Amino acid sequence: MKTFEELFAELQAKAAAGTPGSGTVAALDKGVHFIGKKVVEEAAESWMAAEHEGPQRTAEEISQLLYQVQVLMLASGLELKDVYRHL
Ligand SMILES: N=c1c2ncn([C@@H]3O[C@H](COP(=O)(O)OP(=O)(O)OP(=O)(O)O)[C@@H](O)[C@H]3O)c2ncn1[C@@H]1O[C@H](COP(=O)(O)O)[C@@H](O)[C@H]1O
Repeated sequence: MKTFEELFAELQAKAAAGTPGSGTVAALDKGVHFIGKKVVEEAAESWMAAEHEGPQRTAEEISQLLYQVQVLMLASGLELKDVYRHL
């Protein structure tokens, strides 16, 4: 298990290092358009899980949504504090 902040730090490090075999690095190479579609896909799957599949499946889909949102942040040159400022 890891926190939102711990996951972001892990993804930042992998992006900076260009870690071979990292799905995050591969997604960043594909760019904002590809990553944006993944965000929308996971958002829709979270919604469908909440309506039809129960809390456990909803939690799984939301975890994937949070991951994709973090990848979009990296692709946009954003850090956590840039987003937290608006909360
Ligand atoms: N938390 C996640 C995470 N959540 C979702 N995903 C990816 O997001 C995609 C969407 O998940 P789906 O199950 O919907 O995928 P799918 O539709 O079956 O398959 P795709 O065709 O979309 O790949 C998949 O490619 C998952 O691998 C994640 N990929 C990585 N992480 C974590 O990110 C960290 C870095 O991962 P790497 O960069 O791959 O090393 C690690 O700690 C991982 O646990």
